[in-house]
Amino acid sequence: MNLDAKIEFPVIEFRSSDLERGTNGWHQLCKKVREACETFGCFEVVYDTISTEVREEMFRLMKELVEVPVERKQKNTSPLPYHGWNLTNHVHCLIFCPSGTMHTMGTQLEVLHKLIWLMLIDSYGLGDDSLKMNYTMSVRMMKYMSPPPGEYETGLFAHTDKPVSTIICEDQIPGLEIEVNDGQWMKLSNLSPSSFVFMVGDPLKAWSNGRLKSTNHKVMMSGDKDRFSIAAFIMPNEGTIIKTPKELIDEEHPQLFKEFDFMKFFFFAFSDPARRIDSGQLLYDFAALSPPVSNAHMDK
Ligand SMILES: O=C(O)CCC(=O)C(=O)O
Ligand SMILES: [Fe+2]
Repeated sequence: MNLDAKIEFPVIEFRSSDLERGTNGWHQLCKKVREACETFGCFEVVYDTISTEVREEMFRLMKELVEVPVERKQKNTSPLPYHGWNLTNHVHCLIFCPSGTMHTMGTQLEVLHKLIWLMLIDSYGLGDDSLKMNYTMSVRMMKYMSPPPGEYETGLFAHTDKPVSTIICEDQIPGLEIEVNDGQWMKLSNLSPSSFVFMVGDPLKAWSNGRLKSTNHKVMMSGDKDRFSIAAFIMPNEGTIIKTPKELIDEEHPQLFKEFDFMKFFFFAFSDPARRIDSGQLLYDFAALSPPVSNAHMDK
């Protein structure tokens, strides 16, 4: 069933004049971002600081890179989950080397992630250190093939994201769908050319004591065009502990998750291929406190 008409997906415009922390505009944005992440677990962010020229160049190069024969890509496969192949050639350098397009875009996507994190901590009135960690931002490029004529085909199976947060950038062809109510899917179409989709991942949900939602999403393909997208994931470094700030735990919001080592959760989620199709249950299997603990001062 499709309820697109009834539920309005949040579109939040980040105007540069509102991005100064502490201003009225900033506080309005913080509120909208928090509401969107609590209700939908994601939102469309209109952010023209990342220029359409950089985006277009990125996708142009990416399409060139995709043409490199599979055998060559496979020679450079990384053993880590969420990591594909690393390729050293001319196109690769245009995209990835320090002066390359991907580097520019990657840096800007990281700034956007951090901006949204800051809005979330400000919206909860938390200190600057409450969502701080060492991380690597990993960028994945994806090509989804168009399905046979008239078909509606899965491009990427339903899942919640395991990194802390994700920013998705698509190249005009829609396909991303989110689960808005049990079993009801909403297609995110008509994203503006300056838009990105920010997505809360399971660790961010755990950090927020379940206030932020990590939404179930998938990619569905129809029509006759291939779809290209880029996803920038925040991956905490080895040894990072995901822990709910005590301010987010009280009688009304008992602690739902014990603190956990991100890498252990990540490998738990990817060690078994059957677990890849996960609609958010794995976080509970791995880290749920049962029953929840309402005393914030109890050491768990
Ligand atoms: O390609 C997309 O739009 C979504 C990608 C995604 O959900 C993922 O890589 O986790
Ligand atoms: Fe995802």
